[in-house]
Amino acid sequence: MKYQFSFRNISQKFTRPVITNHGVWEIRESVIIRLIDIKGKISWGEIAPISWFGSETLEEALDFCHQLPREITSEIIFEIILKIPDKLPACQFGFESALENLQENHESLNYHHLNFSGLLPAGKAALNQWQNLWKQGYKTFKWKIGVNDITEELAILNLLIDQLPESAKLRLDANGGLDDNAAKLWLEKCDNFPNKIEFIEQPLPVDKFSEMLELSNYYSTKIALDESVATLQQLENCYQQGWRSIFVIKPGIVGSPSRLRKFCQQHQIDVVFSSVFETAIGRQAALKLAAELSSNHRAVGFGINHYFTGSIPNV
Ligand SMILES: O=C(O)CCC(=O)c1ccccc1C(=O)O
Ligand SMILES: [Mg+2]
Repeated sequence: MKYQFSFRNISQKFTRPVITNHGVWEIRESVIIRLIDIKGKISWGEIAPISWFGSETLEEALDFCHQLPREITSEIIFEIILKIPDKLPACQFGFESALENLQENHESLNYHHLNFSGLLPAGKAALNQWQNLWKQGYKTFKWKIGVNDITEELAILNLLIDQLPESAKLRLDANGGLDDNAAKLWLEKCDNFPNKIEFIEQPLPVDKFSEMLELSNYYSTKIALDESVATLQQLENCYQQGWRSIFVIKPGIVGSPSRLRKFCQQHQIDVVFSSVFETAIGRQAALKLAAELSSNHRAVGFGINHYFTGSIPNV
């Protein structure tokens, strides 16, 4: 008896383009995979790479899917899936979570205890968007910085801090787009609002690890690594090199879920789980890991402002 494997490339338009330091992102493409086991049980998985973030490209993911047989014997399916190379981390996540879904008897996973962080648009649009999210129950917001001129952004931050309710928390995400001076200006500014700013995410580029370590020791505002820990290998490296502040983990591109579990169980890290703008398929698998492995109070970064237009296409 054999497992059936199929896959499809899908593409969805963001309701509002996502603007980061890397540019404007309008369409999310991913690969939906389907496994059918010997009893006819169907399971889905999603491969949602972000190559500018350090994962494989969509083409590499599709190439990997193309070279797999459409029928896989039960003897070798685990071998294939557990041996996907580390250079294909989004594939590792998609296939391993699809296989896990097949092995589970019921999907009664409860992640309703998680707090969610809402994603604000970059620039001054944030000023008239947070209210919507607040009404929906979000208490933590994330705002992209390093997109416009720093003077302008610092002025918007002042307004945002004035406007936000007392109990609201704000995260700033620079996507590695600051230089040393700008990072210091932002951190100095944030140190004035210790009860408002939860952390600054990835202030400097990935190759500036020791500089970020230094900044995290000097300023009281916390720094969260994101691009620097995009994959498990990078996560393990940064931990070995002494990072003990916050780690952002994006299950969708970090790699093998079982290896991620092992890492999080071995090391008590301060972690924030975050989306890669996946569809409901990848989101469910990622939130399952977040619910299992979040050892702290931090809101998960699965905001809603990136909802896609239309419904998920048939696969
Ligand atoms: O969904 C969310 O709320 C946050 C997700 C997010 O910001 C993100 C999503 C895709 C790629 C990069 C990033 C990022 O954190 O930089
Ligand atoms: Mg980030």
